[in-house]
Amino acid sequence: MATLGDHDYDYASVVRHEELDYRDGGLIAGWAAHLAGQVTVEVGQVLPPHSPHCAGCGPDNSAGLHLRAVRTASGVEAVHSFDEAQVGAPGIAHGGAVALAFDDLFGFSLYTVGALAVTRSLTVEYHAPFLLHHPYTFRVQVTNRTGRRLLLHAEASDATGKKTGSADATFVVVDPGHFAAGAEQEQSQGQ
Ligand SMILES: CCCCCCCC(=O)SCCNC(=O)CCNC(=O)[C@H](O)C(C)(C)COP(=O)(O)OP(=O)(O)OC[C@H]1O[C@@H](n2cnc3c(N)ncnc32)[C@H](O)[C@@H]1OP(=O)(O)O
Repeated sequence: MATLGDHDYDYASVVRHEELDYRDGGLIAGWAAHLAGQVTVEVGQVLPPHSPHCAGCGPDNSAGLHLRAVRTASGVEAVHSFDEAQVGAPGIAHGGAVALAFDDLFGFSLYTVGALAVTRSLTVEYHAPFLLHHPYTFRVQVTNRTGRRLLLHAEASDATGKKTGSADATFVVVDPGHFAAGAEQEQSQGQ
């Protein structure tokens, strides 16, 4: 058991990819079912990665961030330390890597919506440098839904609670067919 922000959580409770039902239609069908609430995700539970090789959260991507997002009552949270693989200026995380973290965690907050959606726009404010090897807490929530359009907001803070970044995004709800071309390409390449 560990503490993340205001929440205790247990990594053993993570929903594993193999527990999702991908038999009928593969990964995206599994994701859609999961986001639609057919698999219960409790507050405090670590959420499954978007895909095994996702650049933000995939455990099998050696160049990825390996984010671990936890479901909270209002959205999701993650604590993350950037390392040399994401360096920009010496000792400081690259802004693009910080944007990746925000975007990926926005994707996790879809659990509170129960629908598949993708990023249409993303704005990041860098309030202070994200130092390598320092833990930052990211908190993300969906603030509004109008039709297919979702507005999302996130904040990141350092261990003292000082705000180091914030982000706003518009996501647009899509059906599973949105991912078909990418999935077909991956299959044809034998991945
Ligand atoms: C499974 C989840 C994984 C999450 C991983 C982390 C997040 C990601 O990395 S996602 C990958 C990056 N994003 C993408 O690849 C998306 C690429 N873009 C697209 O495919 C399309 O532009 C897409 C699907 C977003 C929208 O296209 P389309 O379906 O034609 O929508 P469109 O009709 O233009 O607009 C839909 C709605 O959004 C609104 N909208 C579109 N753009 C904006 C915008 N910039 N701001 C506000 N609203 C907007 C429209 O007004 C419309 O609203 P309404 O339904 O109320 O009329």
